[in-house]
Amino acid sequence: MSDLTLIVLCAGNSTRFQHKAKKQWLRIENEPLWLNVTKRLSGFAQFEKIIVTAHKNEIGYMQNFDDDYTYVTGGETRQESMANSLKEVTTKYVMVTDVARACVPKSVIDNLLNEKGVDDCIVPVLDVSDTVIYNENTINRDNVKLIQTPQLSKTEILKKALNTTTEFTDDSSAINAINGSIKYVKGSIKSKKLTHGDEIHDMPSLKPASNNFFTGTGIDIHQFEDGKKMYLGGVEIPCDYGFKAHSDGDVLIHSVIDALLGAAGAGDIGEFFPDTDPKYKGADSKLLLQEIVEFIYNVGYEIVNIDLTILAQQPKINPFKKDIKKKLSEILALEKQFINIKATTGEKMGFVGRKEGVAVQSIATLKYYKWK
Ligand SMILES: Nc1ccn([C@@H]2O[C@H](COP(=O)(O)OP(=O)(O)OP(=O)(O)O)[C@@H](O)[C@H]2O)c(=O)n1
Ligand SMILES: C[C@](O)(CO)[C@H](O)COP(=O)(O)O
Repeated sequence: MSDLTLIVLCAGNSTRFQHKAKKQWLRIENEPLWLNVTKRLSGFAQFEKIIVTAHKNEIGYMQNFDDDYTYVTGGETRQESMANSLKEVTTKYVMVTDVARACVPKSVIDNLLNEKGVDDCIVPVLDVSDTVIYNENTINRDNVKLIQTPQLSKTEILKKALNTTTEFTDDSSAINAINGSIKYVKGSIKSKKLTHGDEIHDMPSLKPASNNFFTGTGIDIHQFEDGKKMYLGGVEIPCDYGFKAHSDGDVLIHSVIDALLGAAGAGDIGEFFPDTDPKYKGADSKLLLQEIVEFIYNVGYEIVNIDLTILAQQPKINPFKKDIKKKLSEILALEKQFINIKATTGEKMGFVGRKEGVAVQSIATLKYYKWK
């Protein structure tokens, strides 16, 4: 039984990182960075509970990776994410780290744990060896400290300190503001925070993403409905019937979405856009695909190719293939040469052959985003 909980904050947007993938989702061989960081830290101390704070769009996906952690939905800011996570903490002490500090060494954790008990917050810091200018004046650099994470706090004090509308950039500043006691210990240059894209190269111990490929299939079927507009692959097909559906019924896009989600191991379209949700009534499927493509890139993948087969006795598909490919190429951010569209009839057999509806089968291949 331990009196310590670990919180790994992973709910950020990586706005300043400016890579195709969010930093928490870069693959270290086959492991997302957030999992790699969490596993490493969990081996450095005895934790009663490990909380992983996830972005609201990613929590469901994160939960697929490891059952041992408690996943909490983060907020709009680091502090909101902290507040949400602290609600799950029942131990006397809590250690909080940014996933962005990807290579924290064990020595830093030991330095924190060696001081546990007296002060309200224990903080790893670095001294500054460069000259420091503040408002154009050179100041005494001995008075300047660079604050890092993980930080070790008394849970109740941290909860109290963060019960405010004032935004703090770290836990120690919040505790300092309520006159809590702070103990500074030796941090490490290895604990550098990954903020801007090029800083990833300052972390040579992180292994590159594996060269694996991932495939997923998708199938969708929709029945015809008279008097509706028909959309296939985001293109309006001139027809006096469309598809019966909760959304705009773009059976092709739905099939591609499932193939992409399948390749990423991220479930299916219904988990992202439930057909019971009024929000998606009549939804433009192009926007749904856009959202999925953004998700696929955010969580560390690149699209290699897609191939799809439209099973339709009617309407004739060939005249629209070119437009559909162009539209898909735009939405997927994928060159046309990597998109293939095939069409076949049902030879007048089955529901396709009887002209009751259309089916589309897709296959998508993904690879990890190469950040190194
Ligand atoms: N709403 C937020 C914002 C940030 N964080 C986490 O707080 C840490 C420090 O944030 P930062 O390094 O700035 O990451 P991002 O917020 O993702 O980056 P940016 O500010 O560039 O968008 C990160 O581990 C980040 O995941 C969080 O959990 N919830
Ligand atoms: C918490 C922190 O890492 C301590 O140095 C830092 O303040 C986080 O800043 P960010 O702007 O949220 O990345």
